[in-house]
Amino acid sequence: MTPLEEEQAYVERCREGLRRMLDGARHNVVVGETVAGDRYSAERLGRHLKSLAKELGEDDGGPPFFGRLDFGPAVSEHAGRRYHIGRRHVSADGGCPPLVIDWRAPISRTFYQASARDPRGVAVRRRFGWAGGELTGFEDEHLDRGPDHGPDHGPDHGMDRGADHGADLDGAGRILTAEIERPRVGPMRDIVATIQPEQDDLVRAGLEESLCVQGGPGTGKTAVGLHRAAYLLYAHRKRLSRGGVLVLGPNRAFLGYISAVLPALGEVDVEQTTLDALLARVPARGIDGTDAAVVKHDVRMAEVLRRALHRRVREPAEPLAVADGSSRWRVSRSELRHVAEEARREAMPYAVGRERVVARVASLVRSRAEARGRTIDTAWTRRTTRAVTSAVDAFWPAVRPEEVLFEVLTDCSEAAEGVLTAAERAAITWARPPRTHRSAAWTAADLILLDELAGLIERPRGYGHVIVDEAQDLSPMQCRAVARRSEHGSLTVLGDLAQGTTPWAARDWAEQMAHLGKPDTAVMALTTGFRTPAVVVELANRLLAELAVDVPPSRSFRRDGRLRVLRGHDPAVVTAVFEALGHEGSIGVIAADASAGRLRAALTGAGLAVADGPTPDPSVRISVVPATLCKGLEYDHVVLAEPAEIVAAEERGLGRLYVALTRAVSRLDVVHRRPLPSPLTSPPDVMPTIGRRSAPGADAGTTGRTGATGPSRTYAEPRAGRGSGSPLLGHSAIARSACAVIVSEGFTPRLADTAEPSTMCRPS
Ligand SMILES: Nc1ncnc2c1ncn2[C@@H]1O[C@H](COP(=O)(O)OP(=O)(O)OP(=O)(O)O)[C@@H](O)[C@H]1O
Repeated sequence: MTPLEEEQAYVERCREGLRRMLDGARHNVVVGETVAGDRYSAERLGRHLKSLAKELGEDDGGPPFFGRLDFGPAVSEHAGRRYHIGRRHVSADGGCPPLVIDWRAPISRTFYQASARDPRGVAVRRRFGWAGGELTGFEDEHLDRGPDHGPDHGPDHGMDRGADHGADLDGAGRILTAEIERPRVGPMRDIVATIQPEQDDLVRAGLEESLCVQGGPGTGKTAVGLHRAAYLLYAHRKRLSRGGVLVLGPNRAFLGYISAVLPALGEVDVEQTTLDALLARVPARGIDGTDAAVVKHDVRMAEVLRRALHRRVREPAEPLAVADGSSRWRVSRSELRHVAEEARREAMPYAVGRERVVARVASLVRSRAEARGRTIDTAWTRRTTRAVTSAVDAFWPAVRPEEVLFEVLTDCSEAAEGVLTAAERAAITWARPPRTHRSAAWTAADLILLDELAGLIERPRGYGHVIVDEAQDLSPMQCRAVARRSEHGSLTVLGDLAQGTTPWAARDWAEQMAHLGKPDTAVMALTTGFRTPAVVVELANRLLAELAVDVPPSRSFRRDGRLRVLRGHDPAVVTAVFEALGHEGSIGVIAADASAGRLRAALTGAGLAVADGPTPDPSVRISVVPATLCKGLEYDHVVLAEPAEIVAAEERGLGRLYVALTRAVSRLDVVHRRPLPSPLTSPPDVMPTIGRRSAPGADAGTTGRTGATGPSRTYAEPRAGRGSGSPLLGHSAIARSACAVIVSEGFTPRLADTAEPSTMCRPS
């Protein structure tokens, strides 16, 4: 047998093992129902066994493993051993060592971390190539031969390796490069086979540890967050069984895009939602103007609401007298005041404080009744507590968040005194107050205020771990809503200050982490991008200086890809989409929100099928994406229409453009008629050399101050039929060399020329 045939035979053994595990799990479901000691354990065991059986039953015949580790003789515990690593554990028959080790098991860490410089006892790391569930090849890295020895490409057998990319990240082989550069066709996939060492460090950080990850576009923040959720549930399942793990994303399109990743890793119990959905205790029917929204998201609102709520607690105006047959049990005003003050001092949530006052006053009444020889039974206790509760209502009333917010938005002059300016108070005050809180049209920002009030009244449900994506966009008040839910748990905070687009987006992680309730969290940086080609990253990086945030520029892993800047209007967009259809993969047409409908009509008018929403859909290749919804998403080919309109549409429009520019996996076409935003046309301070190779058959590239471009082509403007690059870009020789010459296909410089390993920084 050849080595490849041996591996293929091993695949069959694994599939047999999986079938055995499924039979066993189904059998256990039947037996489990009868063996458990009590109903509660029977239910829990039953649920566990059923979900295991379901998970195994849903195994889609995909690759049972993606890698193999062969240990050399040096490490005693694993010396001479061989382990296959896969998405899930596969047991062997008859107590033999497992056929496949789960990627999250401690030993699998070596698969991600070992390198030629630090082999960790590994002689050979093997990566497998698969096509349609068939094992088609493998690639070996001989880590015991030192850093200068690149990977051995094993038998190929039709494995799709894409173009020849030469040496890549740390000498990574073709299987890794092909996986990262594969055309995207639908929702996000897991990255277990190719997690990079710095990503693995974040995925496997301890449960107690909160993390803040600043990562440029496409550096794998979302992927890291989702794999961390799966890892934590594996490593700490028992501890997380009560609180669970919550994943918060920016919008529903994003959730649709990521929704398949955790189930593919066998984790179906993670709650994935948006913060808005989590806080939606009532529907949001109203809309705030920007001025009002900015004040409502400001952290000072927490103090305004706290005051408005606690103003409801008053001095008891009269003593309490509970009628009991012929007797009356009294509690004096000063006793009531003392009990209330004590409860206030304990600084507990409002409703808990109220309950404590009721309980203490009821206990005073009870001791008085007992002293007079009264027999106390359950009915007496119930009756007395009812009387005490209605008396306590007079000075510590029960309250709903909506009632308090209704008051604040009607007139906050007292609660906001010395906290908000007169203009700010006016901004949040209803022009025409509704009649009651029931008829109020609450806005999205009001729901955050209602949640703050609900949290002041009663503690919300807490999670064992919360993962927050696009966290730079959260306002201080939204951060507090997250903090309330992770008070006793930990957080993974993922974001990019440069991608902040909300009016309140963070400009500093230390401050944001303080609002999130974990002020001393270290900030880690990811700087190697796995999505966007280098030539596009270089264009996007030109915006960084204008975004007024201190983030390291990201570098791309990808030497392939193409950038074109085309002059034209809607017909040019349609033509670019037709051209894109000639390539494999998803196509996203990103435009200012106001133009998205018009472009959709232009595309469907040209006979093209367009998906209903922005989430990449494998069955309909083209999506039209309003710029405000493109965050977190990616498309193989992006046609970006009229950047100047995207910038002009909102206060942090440049940040929005930065996000939109970095959604492309293989090709980006920027189509514009209006002048391009100036940062795109001016030369960057420092521009890395981008390579000297040219694709066969292309025109010669041009050489600028910063290095050589790739092959160049010009594209005709559809209607006018004139070939043209962007005249604006033409003003600058450097711009011309980087993008006006437009096409940079087939660059394959060594990554080491431009990329640095990810770094770590801490908040100052
Ligand atoms: N180690 C890896 N191996 C293979 N693909 C990877 C790896 N890391 C990231 N990717 C891929 O790169 C793309 C970008 O990843 P992801 O969306 O997680 O980045 P991000 O930092 O959240 O991006 P953004 O901030 O721009 O939304 C995804 O297609 C992801 O699968």
